[in-house]
Amino acid sequence: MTGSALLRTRGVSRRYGRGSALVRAVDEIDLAVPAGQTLAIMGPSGCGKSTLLHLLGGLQRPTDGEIWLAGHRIDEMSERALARLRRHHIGFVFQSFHLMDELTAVENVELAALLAGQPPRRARQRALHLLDRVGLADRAKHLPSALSGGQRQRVALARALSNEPLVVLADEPTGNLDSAATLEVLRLFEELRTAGQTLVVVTHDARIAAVADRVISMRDGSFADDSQLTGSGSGSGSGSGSGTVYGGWR
Ligand SMILES: Nc1ncnc2c1ncn2[C@@H]1O[C@H](COP(=O)(O)OP(=O)(O)OP(=O)(O)O)[C@@H](O)[C@H]1O
Repeated sequence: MTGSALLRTRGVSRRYGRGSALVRAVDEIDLAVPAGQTLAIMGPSGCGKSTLLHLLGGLQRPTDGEIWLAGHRIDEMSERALARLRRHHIGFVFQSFHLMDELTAVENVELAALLAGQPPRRARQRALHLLDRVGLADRAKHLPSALSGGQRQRVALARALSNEPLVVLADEPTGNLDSAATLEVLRLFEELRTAGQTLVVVTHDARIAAVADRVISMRDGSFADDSQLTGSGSGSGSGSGSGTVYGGWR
């Protein structure tokens, strides 16, 4: 029914409004993301990239179609089950970081690990380990307000990994960053790709697309080009993935 893909959609649509005001933000999309694949979704403003990412992460519900993650149909789940799925199995990274201002870097990461059910001692150890992995061991006790944009996004990435997610979903992760900070995040994405982390990233940045296994271009709610099918795009095109093992990220 769901095939072997980790993440799959079948005829998924999200429409807003009706009549002459109808917007087909996402229009009958079929997508299969194998475990371990790094997928970049690109396209002009308003073509439906963020909406698709939100559907994949159970942050929004489709108006039609099916969404499957690891063999579970998520579009039919209760709100409670969806919240649990997000806490335990999905890592989110947003353009505006969404860190808690009153918590330190390590507390932000630790909180997500605690919410995913890790015991306090392990959650703290994991948070410190992940901050070290993103090069911020010496900033663990800093509040977000004392960090640069690039450092905040690296904390957000550590937080996204705190629950050992099946998939990381990133929405314009470098949209608010300068060039140097973008390169730092890019390096981390490359490490994640090498470690076999499944990653779907919405981006306008061709440098991120260039390190992805697969690049999909969207237009008006549909896929206009898929490098996995056409061999086009800037990704390396392996697309086969290497499982959900994190290697050095564990
Ligand atoms: N809550 C909403 N109500 C009505 N229309 C919406 C809503 N959210 C999004 N849309 C419309 O859906 C379409 C897709 O929006 P979406 O944010 O997914 O695009 P995007 O490709 O991510 O754009 P950008 O690159 O500018 O972030 C747009 O036409 C947008 O105006």
